[in-house]
Amino acid sequence: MRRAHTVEQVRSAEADLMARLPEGTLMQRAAAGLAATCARLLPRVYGSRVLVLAGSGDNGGDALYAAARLARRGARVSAVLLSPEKAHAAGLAALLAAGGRVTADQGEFERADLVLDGIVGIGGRGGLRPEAQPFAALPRRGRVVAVDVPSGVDPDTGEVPGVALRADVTVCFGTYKPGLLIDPGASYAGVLQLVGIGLELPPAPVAVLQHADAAALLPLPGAESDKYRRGVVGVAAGSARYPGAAVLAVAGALRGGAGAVRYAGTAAAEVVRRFPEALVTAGGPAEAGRVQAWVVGPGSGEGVRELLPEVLAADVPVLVDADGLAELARLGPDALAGRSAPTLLTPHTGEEARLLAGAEGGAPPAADGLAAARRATARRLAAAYRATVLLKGSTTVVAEPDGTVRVNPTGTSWLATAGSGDVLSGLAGSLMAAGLGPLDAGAVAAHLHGLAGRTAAAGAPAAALDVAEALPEAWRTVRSAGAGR
Ligand SMILES: NC(=O)C1=CN([C@@H]2O[C@H](COP(=O)(O)OP(=O)(O)OC[C@H]3O[C@@H](n4cnc5c(N)ncnc54)[C@H](O)[C@@H]3O)[C@@H](O)[C@H]2O)[C@@H](O)CC1
Ligand SMILES: [K+]
Repeated sequence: MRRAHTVEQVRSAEADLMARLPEGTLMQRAAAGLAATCARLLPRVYGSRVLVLAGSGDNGGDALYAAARLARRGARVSAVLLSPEKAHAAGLAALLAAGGRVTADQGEFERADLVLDGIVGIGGRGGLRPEAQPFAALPRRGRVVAVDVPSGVDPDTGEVPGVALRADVTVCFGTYKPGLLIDPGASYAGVLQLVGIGLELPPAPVAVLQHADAAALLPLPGAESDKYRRGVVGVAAGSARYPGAAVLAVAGALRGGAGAVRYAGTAAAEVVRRFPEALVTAGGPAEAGRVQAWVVGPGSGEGVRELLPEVLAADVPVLVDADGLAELARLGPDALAGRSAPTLLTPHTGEEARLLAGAEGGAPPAADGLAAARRATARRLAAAYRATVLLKGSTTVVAEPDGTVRVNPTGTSWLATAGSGDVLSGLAGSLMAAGLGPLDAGAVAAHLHGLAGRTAAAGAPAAALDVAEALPEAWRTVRSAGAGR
């Protein structure tokens, strides 16, 4: 699991540790780890050209000390001081003593084999200041290594409120920062490298599943399993107008680990023609038989008005998607007030905006703003509806009402295709029927769905059914990384 902590948590852990260590110890640990990563990125350190962009805080200090270590190994190091009168004095002295020099020549950026972005770290707010902005637009020959955070990215939220410097590698100290995992910030961070500096941290509010974590959560059949013990998922989706949504949700549900899929709705004939293994009824959910979790809403059309309250009245986990979310936005959070089983909402930002308006009143907020602040808005929605929220997008965010967040980076923009969300709903519902809680089900579903999207697309457009059909391969990929399972 990749775990990320907020700036406030990092500062507090740093303060505790610094009180017990000689002054400067943490910065030296950070600089040593940073220099080691830089050395690995260079074909050879001796003679290579390194440029440091040093801001006014300790982030600049880290960069200057690391550069001094590279200079001592023969690198030709120059430093651009973005606020010369406020540069980290001891770091700069170390660099100069090691043979480095100060430059104001921006052309060195283009000639450098490696650039260290020490403009601003966890103390940064807002985008790059004007003096640093030109570097974001200059051509580059070498790699850019961000120190702790790519400068201009909000470390807590991943927002990029102005111009930011795109990194090839980000070396972060002590823990990952949420902004490195959540888009748009994540797309500026490149490859992440963690350097331990000995911080003792509280439980992480934000985490990213790795393959092995997803593998440990996958519901696998045991010797005693039968289809009912593996869980039965119910799908209440599709309509005369949109029968395809039913087919796609069932396609996802069949690959989610539940032992059986029941379908209830007017697309029963289409579903059973495509998937003879599905147990179908053309009636409502009450006629479907017992299930351990429901998926409601994809392609349901106007029928959702009767359907949603009926499904929500069932005392089992319910996933609400698409037309179900539009209806829930109309009803507001009270519609979920009587539920004791978990509810998982799976909006994209447009649906999220309507749900927020349904809870908070007023006009729906602009979807662009919601996409840029994904962690905060997903948490806000989860708290308002007291439900788990899976917010779809370039990084999918799953948020619990208590603020716990999982972020999924496995997706691909090829997944932005009609019907892909229906497959995800079926998959996540199936995982809930198989016994996963809504946070785990949402995170594992997003992880598998993203991998399947990559496999299905492989550089070319993929249809939603292709994504569903690539899910078994995604399971195998994940399981092969989960030692011994
Ligand atoms: N505190 C510690 O114990 C440690 C801190 N470390 C480093 O210290 C960093 C935090 O240092 P600071 O608290 O000094 O903060 P930063 O160095 O991140 O930034 C603070 C300075 O940048 C300026 N600034 C803020 N926003 C800016 C923007 N958008 N553009 C340009 N300048 C901006 C501020 O005026 C302030 O002078 C971490 O990210 C990490 O790199 C590491 O050395 C590990 C130990
Ligand atoms: K930085």
